Amino acid sequence: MSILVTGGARSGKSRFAERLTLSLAGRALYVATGQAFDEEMKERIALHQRQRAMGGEAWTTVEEPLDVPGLLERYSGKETVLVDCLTLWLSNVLLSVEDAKDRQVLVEHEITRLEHSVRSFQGILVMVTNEVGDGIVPEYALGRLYRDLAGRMNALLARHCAQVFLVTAGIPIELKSREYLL
Ligand SMILES: Nc1nc2c(ncn2[C@@H]2O[C@H](COP(=O)(O)OP(=O)(O)OP(=O)(O)O)[C@@H](O)[C@H]2O)c(=O)[nH]1
Repeated sequence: MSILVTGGARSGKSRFAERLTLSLAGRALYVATGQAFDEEMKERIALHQRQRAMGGEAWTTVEEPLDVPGLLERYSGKETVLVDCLTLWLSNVLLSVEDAKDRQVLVEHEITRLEHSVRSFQGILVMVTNEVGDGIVPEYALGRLYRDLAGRMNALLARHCAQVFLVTAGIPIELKSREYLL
């Protein structure tokens, strides 16, 4: 069963997704897509690591900025997985393509790979993503491409998820309930 947790920056979506995951399984694999490029991000990551450590032995952390589809295939049927977060994964993939003319096609191919790995995942999979398109229209073409790809990725994944939450001001709102599938 896959669950998608979306929301804006600092909405509390990571904390909610962590609590939700541990309410469904005692132990889980935390897949971090974030990369510590600067001091601010290093501090944020350290804070997340300290918070997870407070949960005792519940979490095993794996850092995977790019090959999230491959990782999901490897852990399918073996572990409960929380991926935090898919929009950072998407920007890592987008920025890893140097040639601008190939960018959209290659990133769309990766989103399709992700979609397949989510659909075939066996077990509990919780994914965190961001509501990127809620802000102002980005000034640059790359920003607009990112916004559009993120919106499409979220909609595609939400279709395959049994449950979808929007977290806003720390409050989770169930957008798609499990009964929806019945
Ligand atoms: N590399 C790495 N990244 C981590 C680790 N733990 C958390 N992160 C990253 O930290 C990011 C989430 O942190 P924040 O930027 O504080 O979250 P936010 O999305 O702004 O805020 P919330 O909505 O409140 O969760 C995610 O992209 C994770 O990948 C870790 O152990 N290693």
